[in-house]
Formats: sequence, structure tokens, C-alpha cells
Amino acid sequence: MEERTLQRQFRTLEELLSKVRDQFLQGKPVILIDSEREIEGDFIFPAEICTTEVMNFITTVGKGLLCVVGPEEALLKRGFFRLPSNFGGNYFIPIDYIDSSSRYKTGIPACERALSCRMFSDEKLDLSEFKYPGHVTVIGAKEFPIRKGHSEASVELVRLSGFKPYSVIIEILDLDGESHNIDYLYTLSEKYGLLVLDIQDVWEMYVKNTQLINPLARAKLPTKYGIFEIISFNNTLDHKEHFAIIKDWRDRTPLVRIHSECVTGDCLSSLRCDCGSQLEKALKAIADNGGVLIYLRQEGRGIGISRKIEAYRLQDTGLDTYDANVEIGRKPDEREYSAAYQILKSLHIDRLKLLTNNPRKKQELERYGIIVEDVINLYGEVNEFNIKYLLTKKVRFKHDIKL
Ligand SMILES: Nc1nc2c(ncn2[C@@H]2O[C@H](COP(=O)(O)OP(=O)(O)OP(=O)(O)O)[C@@H](O)[C@H]2O)c(=O)[nH]1
Ligand SMILES: [Mg+2]
Ligand SMILES: [Mg+2]
Ligand SMILES: [Zn+2]
Repeated sequence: MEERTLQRQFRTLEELLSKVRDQFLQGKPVILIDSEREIEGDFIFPAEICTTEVMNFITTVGKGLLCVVGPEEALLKRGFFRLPSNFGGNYFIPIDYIDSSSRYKTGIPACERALSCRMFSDEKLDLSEFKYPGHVTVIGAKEFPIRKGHSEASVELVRLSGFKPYSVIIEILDLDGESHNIDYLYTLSEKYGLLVLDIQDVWEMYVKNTQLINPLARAKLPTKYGIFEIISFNNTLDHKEHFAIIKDWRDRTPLVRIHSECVTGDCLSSLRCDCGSQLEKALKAIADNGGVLIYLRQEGRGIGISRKIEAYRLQDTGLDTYDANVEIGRKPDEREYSAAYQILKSLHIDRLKLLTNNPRKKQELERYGIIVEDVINLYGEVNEFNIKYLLTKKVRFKHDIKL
């Protein structure tokens, strides 16, 4: 993740998006890497403005399977139909668009494939206007929150950069015909001056620009620490039941605690971690100053309670909390803060003081454009059972913890 080049090149997601748009307008594709799923790179370009030159470049240099992608729902409405598949691929019948301007009328030359892609992006045209089966492979994209593959990310990237949600994509093979060669992708990027993005970058742009979490129900919540309001959300971003606890902050900057679920520490008084005491301290501080506690349903740093218990078992045999996660085949920390950002946005909070020792939380919010005026440490209680865990957080996760 640290290696994501754009993170370094551009400060904000808006800057990045406007760069992408400029590049498309110059007739240059973007290289999109899927580092989570396939570790593969594709050229991406808006179908709407695909020229013969762009088509010739991406098919010659890319060498993979040329596809044009559109939102699945829209394709079905236009009469495009899916091919049978035994691996869940979302391939539709391939197409050609041939008209009087087509010189060869085979659908194969770059000029004809480019025309097919441009016409595919015209929602007024249904399948009957195309010849099929043709020479441009068609893929239906799912909703981005449901599937985060190249198809979905490419459709969102072109949509967010101001074009119709239809993209031309092709896998990039290296000089030996191999895929998965990330170094080669960077060589191409330098040689041709092309932006390299990761699907995660597109996801962040999508989260920033597509509000999918909104307040649903509100109720009074009296607690030991004061009287709060508790809010639930209508959430089609990740469909989890996150909630927030609010205390009016009047004219002050709200104190914000983004707390990931720890059922053992938060509810069962477990001493294996510092979560329970952090939760109490945060509620006290928010009761005094005003602000919000966002309770994110990502138990066990995102791996869930069952796997956390498995990791605990390994920790009892000597592994630390970082290696225990890795040992069970998960990442050391799988948490996501896109929902926290959208919850803040839905509560009209764009500036805050953050209660945390975890530097990543500030970085994630700032990436989305939230102004973090201050980071206020939130030290949990240290005891004989959690000291090693806290030490690991300090040393391996770089948390700002006094020990
Ligand atoms: N996998 C795993 N998760 C753990 C373990 N101990 C605690 N957790 C989880 O760690 C997360 C802690 O979340 P937070 O307190 O919001 O965040 P933090 O990283 O501690 O950073 P702070 O903001 O400083 O508290 C919760 O989801 C816990 O369930 C462990 O040993 N293994
Ligand atoms: Mg692919
Ligand atoms: Mg914590
Ligand atoms: Zn905990």
C-alpha cells in the first residue's frame, strides 16, 4: 500500500481525478492495478472517446483480451445477453458495430473496434443495432461495493472522471507475454507517461463522491457518562450495522472517536487488550466536550470474532498479535475507514479532533479530505495481560503508545 505511487504524487483525490480526466482527454489510457485480487494491470480508457489511435496502442502494447464494459443492469435493459459461464464470469455476447463509414466491415481493424466501443457507450442503442457475435468482448460490471474488480473499477473511474460509465479495458502482458509483472507496468508508465492507479485509489474516489450511508433512526441514550443521542444508518456501502453516539458540540470542534468493535474488550471486560478502557475514556471525553463516537463493526481488526479467537489461541502459544493474524492467512490489519468517512459526512462533520493512538486513522480521514485539527492520545489501561499486545502495537503497528 505504501508503494502506491499516486498517494505520493497527489495530495487529494480531487487532484488525482482531474489528472485522470486530463490524461484521458489527451488520448492516454490509465494503467489500473488490482493488487488485492489478481495482481494484474489493465489499460483503461473511456469507451465514449476511444479513437483508432487509442485502440491501436492498447491492443498492441497491452496484448490481453480487449473488452468493453458497462453497468450490467443497463446492458440487460438494452437487450445484451450473458453467455453461459461455469466460473461466474460476467461475459456478454461479443459485438461489432458496422456502418457505412466502416471500410472493411469485419469489425477487426482498430478503427472498427474503436467505433464498436464508442457506439456501445451510447445508451440509445440496443443490441439489435450491433452485429453479434462480434470482435469486441462485452463485460457487465456489478455495483462497485459488491465487487471490486477491474471491470467495476474501470466503469467507476471513467464515470467519476466525467465520461459515460462505459470503459475499454485490456490486460497488459510483458515482453515475454507474462502477466503479473508489476515492474513492467511501471516501465510502461514511464515510457509513455501514463498514470498508474490501484483499484483501491478508485475505491477511495468512489467513496468520496458517492454517498451511500445516511442517518436512519435517532434516539436518546442515557449512559453513566452523560446523555447522548444514538444514531443508526441506512448503509449500502458495506451493509454493516455501524452506529454513532453523539453529544452536541455546539460551537466547538467535535471530538471524534472511531472505535472498531471488540466484543471481548468492549462488552466482556477482557483484559487481553485495551479496547474496553479506551471506549470508556472516549465516552467520558465526548460527554464533556461534545462530539461523536463511531462504532465500526469490524471486529478483530476486520477478521471477525471467530478468527480473532483463533488468533488469540496462537498468541497463547507465543505469537504476537501481528504474526497470529498472518499465520491464519489474514492481513495484520484488515480495517477500512470508508464507512467512518461517510458517517462523518452524513453528520456534516468535515473538521474534527481525533481520539486515537493509531496514526493510520488520521491518514485515512485526511485522504478523504477531512481536516484533523488535532490528534488526542487515548491511552487505555495497561495490565499484565495486555502489556505484550500493547508493545506489539507500538513496535509493529507504530502506534503512539506510552509504555
Ligand atoms: N485480530 C486481532 N484483533 C484484535 C486483537 N486485540 C484487539 N483486536 C481488535 O483491534 C481493534 C482495535 O480497534 P480500535 O481500538 O478502534 O483501534 P486501535 O488500532 O487500537 O487504535 P486506537 O485508536 O489507538 O484505539 C478492534 O477491532 C479489536 O477487536 C487481537 O489480538 N487480534
Ligand atoms: Mg482481469
Ligand atoms: Mg484501541
Ligand atoms: Zn480489544
